[in-house]
Formats: sequence, structure tokens, C-alpha cells
Amino acid sequence: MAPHGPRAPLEFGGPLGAAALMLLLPATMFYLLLVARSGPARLLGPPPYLPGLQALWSPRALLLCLAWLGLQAALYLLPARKVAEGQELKDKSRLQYPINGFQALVLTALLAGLGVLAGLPLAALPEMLLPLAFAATLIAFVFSLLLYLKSQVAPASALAPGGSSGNPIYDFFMGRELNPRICFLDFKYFCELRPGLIGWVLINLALLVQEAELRGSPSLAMWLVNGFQLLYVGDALWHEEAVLTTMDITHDGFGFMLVFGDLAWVPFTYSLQAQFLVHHPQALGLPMASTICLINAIGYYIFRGANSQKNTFRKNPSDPRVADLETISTATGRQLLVSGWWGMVRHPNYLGDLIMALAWSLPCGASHLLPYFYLLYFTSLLVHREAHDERQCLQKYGLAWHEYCRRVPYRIVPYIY
Ligand SMILES: NC(=O)C1=CN([C@@H]2O[C@H](COP(=O)(O)OP(=O)(O)OC[C@H]3O[C@@H](n4cnc5c(N)ncnc54)[C@H](OP(=O)(O)O)[C@@H]3O)[C@@H](O)[C@H]2O)C=CC1
Ligand SMILES: CC(C)=CCC[C@@H](C)[C@H]1CC=C2C3=C(CC[C@@]21C)[C@@]1(C)CC[C@H](O)C(C)(C)[C@@H]1CC3
Repeated sequence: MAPHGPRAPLEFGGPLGAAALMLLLPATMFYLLLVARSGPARLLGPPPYLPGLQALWSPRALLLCLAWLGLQAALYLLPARKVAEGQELKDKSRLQYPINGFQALVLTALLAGLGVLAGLPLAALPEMLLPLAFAATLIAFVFSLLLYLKSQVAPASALAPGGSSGNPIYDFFMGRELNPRICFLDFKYFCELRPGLIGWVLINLALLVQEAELRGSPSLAMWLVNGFQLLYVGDALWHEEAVLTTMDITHDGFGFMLVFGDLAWVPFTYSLQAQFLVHHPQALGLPMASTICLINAIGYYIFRGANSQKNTFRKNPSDPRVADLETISTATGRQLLVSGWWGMVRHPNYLGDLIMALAWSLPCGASHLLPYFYLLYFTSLLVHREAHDERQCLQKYGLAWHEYCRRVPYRIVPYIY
């Protein structure tokens, strides 16, 4: 079982590290937004210029962000095709979650289409990225503060294992409450999948339209980046229920790190490749484009295969699709897969995700490092996540986890790591 309360080891260097990250993460996001639109687009140089407050603050951008959150919340509250139950909580209860994320994506696409037909200038959105990112950051700070205050009146059983150190800065950053919600609106589940992910593909689409207006038609590179990332977001929302077993939902509190990650970091930095392409057009031949599509398809095949295999197995180990796989028994009664995808490396889903990340950067060519930022950041995020998960699995499964590590020695990349 994971350690609780003050005894939980502090992550990210404790309160000082958390405070530094609270400044560093937004600063990095603004830096990337500025660099992507600058001529040299140098990832490792000083920022091209320092924007004044008038370039960042716009009441219209704030209103737009709030309207976006309101729209996504309204779509979340629409009748769902299914209501799923989450993992069992400390008090033995299970929370309920609507499964209508894909429906929200489709309805948002319809609304955006209608908006464009009615004269909504989608291509103007990229020009507002800086003030929109600033507004999203402000919202993230205020929302995290409200969540922190709300957690002060939450019962102890509702707190996450890692966010109750007693240090306000650290707890504000990590999040104290595990599943903060008002009635049916679960804030963490909502934010993780809706406004940020759907916002990301909307920003990508706006960049595609802007490129078409600038150059007559969108480039092949832009189509690939839009297509790959839409597939990724569509897949996440189609398999929405699977997010209920990720450690973000089952283990982590909902504090500034995740709030900012979901609402600002994902839409504004994950769309970096499309931003880069508008300002730095790339000629991409068909052979190269086909190779990149193949790389993305391989990554997706591994990512989806591994995630679905584990989810199917966790739901019903006797399902014919997984019943023949080899397993190790653990003292908890749960089993671990040691063949199939999970017999290749201990985190095959991370491997697939990383291969896709490479495919998203390749259409941007090899002249700049900036489009590869996502790949670099994502590698470090997954290495950190993998170490975190291994510690938890060792605590949960003890000797059986040692046996799994012996049988499957590589973590993410076969024969390398
Ligand atoms: N694009 C992005 O920014 C991000 C994407 N991701 C993606 O999200 C997805 C989910 O990632 P994440 O939640 O970190 O981790 P996983 O989906 O890999 O879940 C880890 C859990 O799986 C279970 N497990 C581990 N090994 C086995 C095994 N051999 N057999 C059966 N169960 C096993 C354990 O939980 P238990 O035994 O309790 O079931 C373990 O805690 C991944 O595909 C990842 O790539 C993640 C972070 C960011
Ligand atoms: C640098 C920073 C602010 C870190 C915060 C991390 C978050 C950005 C990520 C933590 C886990 C995430 C997941 C997804 C998006 C990024 C965050 C929020 C995810 C929704 C992407 C789509 C996938 O299919 C997924 C559903 C498996 C995934 C879940 C984890």
C-alpha cells in the first residue's frame, strides 16, 4: 500500500522544488510560444523578446477561456452513453463517471464547424495564443487555490496519499484531495480529458486554417501533425474509461501541477509542432511522409495494443483475448501479465507513446530542435513516471514484482532501457 500523509516521501525536491516548478513550468510554456513564432526558432537561446503585460493580458482571452471551460462542462453534463464506476476508494465506495468524452469531441467539432460557417474567424485564434495561455495560467492558479481551500474541509479519507505533507506550497502544487468534485462534475477527470485535449486539437485546426490562408493550402506536414494528434486525442476520448485506472486518477491529488498541465500545458505546448509549421514551412515529399505515417502507425499499434491488453485483463482475466497469456500471481490476488505486450518490456504503452511522439516531430524536418521539444519533455516525463510506478508496484506486489522484473528486465525500450 502507498505510504500516507506526512510519511509519504516528497517529490520534486519538496516545497522548494514545487515553488520553482510553479514558476518554471509557465515560464517554459511562454518561452516555447515565443520561440515557435520567431525566425530562428532556437530552443536553446534567450527568448526572442520579453512580452509586456499588454501582450499577455486580454479580458477577451480570459472570457474565451472561461466560455470554453463552460462549454466543455456543459457537454460533460449531457446524458452519457454509459456511466462507469471508478476504482474502490479508501472508504470502500466507488465514484461514478460519465463516458461521453468522444461525444463531446464530436459536438465541439460540429459547433466549431457551424461557427466557421457563421463567420467565426478560426484563423484569428493563433494570433491570440499568448493572451489565451496567460488567461489559462491565471485560471489554473485561481482554480488550484479554490481546490486547496476545498480540500481543507474534505474528510481524511478523501485525501491523496502524496499531497498532505502539511507544507502549503507543496500541497498546493501536488494537490491534497484525490477526487475533488461537485455532484457529478469530477474536476480531475473532467480536466484531464476535455478542455485541454479538445482545446489542443482545436488550436491545431486553427493553425491549419491559418496556414491555408497564408499559403493557399495547408502543407502536407501540417496535415500529418493534425491527423496524428487528432487520432491520439480521439483515441483517448474513445477509450475514456481506461483513464479511470491511470495513476493520475487513482493515486495523485489534483493540485497546480495537474491543473496547469491539463488546462494550459497540454493545449499550448502540445500544439508546438503545428505552431512551428505556420512560421517555418517544411517541404515534405511523399516517400518521407509515408515513412512517418508508418512510424506513427507502429507507435499507435503498440500503444493501443498494450493499453487495451492490460485493460481487458484487469476487467476480466478470463476474457478469450487475454486468457492464454502467461501471468504471475501476487499476494494481493491480482495477477501480472508476463507475456504478450507486457512480456516485451515493463511499460510497452510508454514505448508506443514515445514512437508516436517521434512521428509528430519528424514532419517538421531536422533543421530545428524546437519541434522535438515534446519528444524530449515526454521522455523525461515517462522516465519519471515509470520510476514512480515501479516504486508503487514494488510496494503493492513485493516479491512478485521482483519476479516480474527478473522475467522482463527492460523498462521501456527492449535491450536499451
Ligand atoms: N501524452 C501524455 O502527456 C501522457 C501520456 N501518458 C500515457 O498514459 C497511459 C497510461 O499511463 P500510466 O497511467 O502512467 O501507466 P500504465 O497504464 O502503464 O499503468 C501502470 C499500472 O499498470 C499495472 N501493471 C503494470 N505492469 C503490469 C503487468 N505486467 N500486468 C498487468 N498490469 C500491470 C499496474 O497497476 P495495477 O496492477 O494496479 O493494475 C501499474 O501500476 C500510457 O499509455 C502513457 O503512455 C501518460 C502520461 C502523459
Ligand atoms: C509538465 C507538467 C505540467 C506536467 C503535468 C503532466 C500532465 C500534462 C500529464 C500527466 C498525465 C497526463 C495524461 C494525458 C495528458 C497529459 C497529462 C495530463 C493523457 C490524457 C493523454 C492522452 C492519453 O491517451 C491518456 C488518456 C492515456 C493520457 C493520460 C495521462
